[in-house]
Amino acid sequence: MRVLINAIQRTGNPSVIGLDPRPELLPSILLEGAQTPRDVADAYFAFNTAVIDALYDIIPAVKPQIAMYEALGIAGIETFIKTNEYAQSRGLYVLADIKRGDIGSTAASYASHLCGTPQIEGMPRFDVWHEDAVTVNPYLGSDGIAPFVTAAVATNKDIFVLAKTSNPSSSELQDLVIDGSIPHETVAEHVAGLLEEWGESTRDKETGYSHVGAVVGATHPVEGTKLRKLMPHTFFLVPGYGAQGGTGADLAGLFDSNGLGALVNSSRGIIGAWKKAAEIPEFATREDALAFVARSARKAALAMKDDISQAIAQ
Ligand SMILES: O=c1ccn([C@@H]2O[C@H](COP(=O)(O)O)[C@@H](O)[C@H]2O)c(=O)[nH]1
Repeated sequence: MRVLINAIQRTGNPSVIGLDPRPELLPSILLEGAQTPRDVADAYFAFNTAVIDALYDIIPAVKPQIAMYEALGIAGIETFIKTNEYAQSRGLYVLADIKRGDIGSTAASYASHLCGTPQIEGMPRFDVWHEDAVTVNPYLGSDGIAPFVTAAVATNKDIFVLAKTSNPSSSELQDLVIDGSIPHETVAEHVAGLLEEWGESTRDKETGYSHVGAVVGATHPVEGTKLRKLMPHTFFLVPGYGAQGGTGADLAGLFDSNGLGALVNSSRGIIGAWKKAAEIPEFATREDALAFVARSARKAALAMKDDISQAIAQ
């Protein structure tokens, strides 16, 4: 996590902005005349670059959610990759929300998100995705995770594994108490133990954090605080702040005693901030619309930064 931690310390801001474009989050002028998935994907790219340009100096990272891009097929995937590349060129850490998980042999192919195209004699590996970290699903157990850990270590990148997700029905599985566990342990708490184990050999001597992070939702602050104690070497990605109802007050227990250890995500709250403006002007041009999106996103991102600082200072 050293690369991420350096970026957080450089900006003094442990937040990540989700690049989750969807038609309803774009000013309609940007989609005027769109006839094909490629037209929509091009509009997404213009939207994303406007947001990145507005924020790159005050945030450490972006989190593009691949679902929004996959919805457009090949053109969407191209925009996803171009967005990642553009964000990296602006100095941002790109945490791609891809939530992969499969049997070991297939997970090895998914791990190409981090380590590049397959190893073929005489051919270099190509970094086709331009990602610094990915999200991973632990449901298949350690053989589904191991290829990602190997790829992360080899490339000095990171993974964030789902532990306690922000959605309301996460309780259906993640809060189940494991029969016979002493003291009583939920599935999420058991995953916490596995994450410490999976990351152990990858810990950074200086920061103490491993290459294996955890996804812990801001919407479950009590459980999140418990998980923080169970995972002292595991950095948290914290979604659920803002649009899902998580607040600054919910974040306090998710950071470590140095005010580090968590990266708080907001997607709709930042890229859709322009829709919440007291007055939305009629946009004469696409450039006007993008400038308004950018100004609103910056204002919202700065407010989020202040809110998190107050939570850490508590
Ligand atoms: O537990 C989880 C894991 C991932 N997410 C993702 O984060 C963003 C949240 O978007 P908002 O607009 O800020 O609600 C989105 O990409 C989710 O897929 C999550 O919310 N919770």
